Parts: sequence; structure tokens; C-alpha cells
Amino acid sequence: MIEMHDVWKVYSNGVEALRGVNVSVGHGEFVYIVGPSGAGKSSFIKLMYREEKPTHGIVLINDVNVKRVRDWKIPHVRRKIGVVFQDFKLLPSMSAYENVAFAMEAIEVPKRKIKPRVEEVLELVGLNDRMHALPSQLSGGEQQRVAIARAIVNNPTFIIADEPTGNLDPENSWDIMYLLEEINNRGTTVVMATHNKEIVNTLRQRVIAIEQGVIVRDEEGGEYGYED
Ligand SMILES: Nc1ncnc2c1ncn2[C@@H]1O[C@H](COP(=O)(O)OP(=O)(O)OP(=O)(O)O)[C@@H](O)[C@H]1O
Repeated sequence: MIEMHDVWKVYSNGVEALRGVNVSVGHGEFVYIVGPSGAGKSSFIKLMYREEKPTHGIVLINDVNVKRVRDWKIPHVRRKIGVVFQDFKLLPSMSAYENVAFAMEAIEVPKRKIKPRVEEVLELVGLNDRMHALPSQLSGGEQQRVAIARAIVNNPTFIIADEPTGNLDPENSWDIMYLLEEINNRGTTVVMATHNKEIVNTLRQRVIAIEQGVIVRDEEGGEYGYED
């Protein structure tokens, strides 16, 4: 569960990116975060995986107050959260397999457990035959699949995605969405910021709209609601 209570995010330049946000995302939900450019979606997402701390208010991730978590304990909190970015953020000198295995090595999973689990998630994302390719040898859609495999390999409670289809063509975008849907159906909570109107209006889920740092709409099975 992720909860925000009267959360404000004010950057050092004085920009109020979030202004008094109250929200709760429960176990197993699928939530789209929508809103105009600069509305505060990324700031909202970054608070959810403790990339940023709130300036004011409380963010609870699985009942842990992220503001009180000491820096050395952040990896422990993040272990329960898989993050997916628009630009994939894979390590360029590592193969698909190594990128995914690295996420397990980072939290010191015993070596013998790594290979079978990495192969399992790469199969789930449909990339078992490309596992030794470098990111530069993979298409955008394939790279995003590797990023999703990396995000789920440690069995997180949440997947937090910031415009995961933003760099992909429509066909690859749909493939990534079906994959996220499948992961959600297996019990993982998915929260994704998106500008993709067609996806939001087709794969209906809870929609939270943010405008000028405020939640202006929160609807189950909602619509995208903007023209872009
Ligand atoms: N690190 C930062 N320092 C200062 N201002 C920031 C920082 N990050 C974001 N902002 C500002 O905070 C506001 C909200 O930005 P944010 O990136 O959260 O919006 P967004 O809804 O994700 O936008 P987009 O759809 O364009 O990605 C904007 O005015 C932005 O310029």
C-alpha cells in the first residue's frame, strides 16, 4: 500500500510541484497518472519510489514513512518497488541477462538462485532467445521488456512506471501494456504516469489526474480526459 497525506513537493527553486496531495493506492491496483505537461506527475511518481522526499506531509510505502528512512535503508524499501522509465535506463555494456541479474546481485541474492530466476522472467517477457544481446542490439520494445524483467525480478509489491511507452511505437506500446496487465493480474500493483490517451481509454483502470500539483480527478475505470 502507498499512502500520501497532505503531501507537498517544493523544489529548491520555489516551484510547488505538488500541493496538498492525499491518496491511497491499495494492493493489486492498476493506476494511471495523467495530466498536462508540468502538472507534477513525475514528482508524484518519484515520491512513490523515494527518489524524492516530500517537503511537507507524509508518504507511507508499505507502512514505512519514507521521510524517516535513513539513507542506508533506502535499498531495503526499494526492494519492494520495481521502477520502469521512458528511456529504459539499461546498462549499455551489459547483456539483457546481465542487466536483470545485476538487480539480484545488488541485493545479494545467492548466486545459485539468480540464473533460474533471470531465465524465468526473461521468458515471461518473451526474450529468452535474446538474453545475450546488448541493449544496443535490441529494439526499443525489447529494451523496455528487459527493463520490465529487471523491475519484477525481485518480486516487488509495486511497479512504478514513468511513461513506459513514451519512446515506443503503437505496436510495441500495446505489447508493453499487455505485459504490465499480466504482471498486475499476477498480483503486483502497477502505477504508471502516461500521456497515452488511447491506452488509458481502452485498457480501463483507475485514473488519477493531476493539474498544477493537485489531484483534480480520481476515478475507477476513468478516461484520459485531455486532447493530447
Ligand atoms: N528537480 C527539479 N527542480 C526544480 N523544479 C522541478 C524539478 N523537477 C520538476 N520540477 C518542476 O516541477 C513541476 C512539475 O514537474 P513534473 O516533472 O513533476 O511534471 P510532469 O507532470 O511529470 O510533466 P511531464 O508530463 O512534462 O513529464 C514543473 O514545473 C517542473 O519544472
